[in-house]
Amino acid sequence: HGWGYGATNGPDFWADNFPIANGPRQSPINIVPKETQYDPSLKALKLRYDPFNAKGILNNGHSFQVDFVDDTDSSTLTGGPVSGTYRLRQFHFHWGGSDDRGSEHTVNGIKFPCELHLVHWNTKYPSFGEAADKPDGLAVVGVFLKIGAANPRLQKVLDALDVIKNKGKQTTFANFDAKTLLPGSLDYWTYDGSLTTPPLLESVTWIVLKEPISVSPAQHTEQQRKTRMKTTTPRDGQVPQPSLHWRRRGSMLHGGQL
Ligand SMILES: NS(=O)(=O)c1nccs1
Ligand SMILES: [Zn+2]
Repeated sequence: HGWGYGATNGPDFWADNFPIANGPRQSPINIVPKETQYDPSLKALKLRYDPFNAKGILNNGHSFQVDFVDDTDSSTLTGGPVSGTYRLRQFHFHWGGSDDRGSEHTVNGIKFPCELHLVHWNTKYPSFGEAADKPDGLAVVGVFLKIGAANPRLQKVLDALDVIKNKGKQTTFANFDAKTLLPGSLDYWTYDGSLTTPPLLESVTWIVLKEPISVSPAQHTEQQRKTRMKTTTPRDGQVPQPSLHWRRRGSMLHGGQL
């Protein structure tokens, strides 16, 4: 039986088949804003997404993901902590079983009910598959979801879940603008980490946005009812991660508090 989130195949067992789980740059981590360093050399994050690239939505058994056509540079991530151009490949969510947990990264030990990951690959490599195991191969934008007002842009994704209830199911998901899932501010923390699910490759430049987006309790319940998603929070005994940097768009604050 493959990896999962159960009592016998969960994150504590992943190292058996994926020894990199005990590697030096494993994700997720706990973000402690007071310990992050401001890095004035960091640029503003630039995300340009073309709704036309949205292809389908798939239940892969661990999450549901929206896949994008990535054969051109029409949906890209540039700027921020990366050099070069990264193409949007897919986005997916990590939900918890209740409102008090679900996100993978935590802030001051706080878990959010959900975390959105937008996965991009470095076009210096010929494909996602080639980029996935390179130290600068991937860039994932993490967005926390907090319980609050209903999020109409999220609703389109939740409505699609009806037809992909079981693992392996997929359906077309066209003309979706991923930009509508982003918060107003693109201020971010960044660090070098890994995929948070097997194969846990240490190829991800993490870009975690500071501002969460909202999801209503009803929307969270609706998602729960339609899918049973599990998540990973920072694994105990994880090696301390490098310090984080953050950038305030526009005004160059030096040493300013958050
Ligand atoms: N959760 S994640 O974005 O780090 C990821 N894991 C596997 C493919 S993408
Ligand atoms: Zn993820």
